[in-house]
Amino acid sequence: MSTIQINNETFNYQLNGPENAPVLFFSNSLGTTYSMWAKQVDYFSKNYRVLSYDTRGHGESVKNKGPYTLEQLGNDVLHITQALGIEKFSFCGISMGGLIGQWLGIHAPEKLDKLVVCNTAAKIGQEAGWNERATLVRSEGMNPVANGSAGRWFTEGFVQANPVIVNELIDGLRQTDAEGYASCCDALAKADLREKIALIKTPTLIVAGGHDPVTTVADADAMAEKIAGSSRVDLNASHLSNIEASEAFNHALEAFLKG
Ligand SMILES: O=C(O)CC1=CCC(=O)O1
Repeated sequence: MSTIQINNETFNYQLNGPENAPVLFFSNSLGTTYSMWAKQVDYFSKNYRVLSYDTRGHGESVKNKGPYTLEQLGNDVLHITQALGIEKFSFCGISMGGLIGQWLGIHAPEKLDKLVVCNTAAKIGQEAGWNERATLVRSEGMNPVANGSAGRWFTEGFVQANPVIVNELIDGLRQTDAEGYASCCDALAKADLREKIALIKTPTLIVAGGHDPVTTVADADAMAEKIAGSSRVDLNASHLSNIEASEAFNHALEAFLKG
């Protein structure tokens, strides 16, 4: 891992793959880190310069007191790429990362080759729910949220069959900085791109999990309706589809990036 300082704030990132290959940027979901992309980094770093990072408030990146905004999280991506001398890149984000991707598609299309938004929505959940969750973790820490997360992230079958993978992610969530996590909940509470995503003209792939209870197939349908020419794939997975259905995820992403 490496770190980069941007306006006196630290961001943790990892670059893998051939230096001159096209850049593929991965953005994590709420309560995870860059490491959630391990299967994608392995697969894509043969042919792409793969960049993954810890979103503000997560992992080893800056955890300043919030609230954060979606605009701030989107600008973090632009600042990181600028600081690393990357002019253009393809962006793949999941859940909160997918909202960041939609923001980039609206506000910085000139930076994007292709856009992949996974297990996400133009508005995720409800403002009151995010405010409640932010208040909960600020007062009680991460345990109450961590206790219910396996069932939001994975199907029951995957949880039973893959205890090591699931426990590692849930342990990581327990160790997430509560203020950083809550500040991202603040950003999610206010983020609503429903009126703007029709502005996205970048070639876009929308990935949904057929069993995702958080960002549903109907959310993906609503994005697909608004983003002209977007491609669409539904995977046999719940919310963290890049982990639960990693092979199908990688094949779908590869076909889209090559096409
Ligand atoms: O609630 C969760 O943990 C799932 C989730 C919602 C937004 C995000 O990034 O993850």
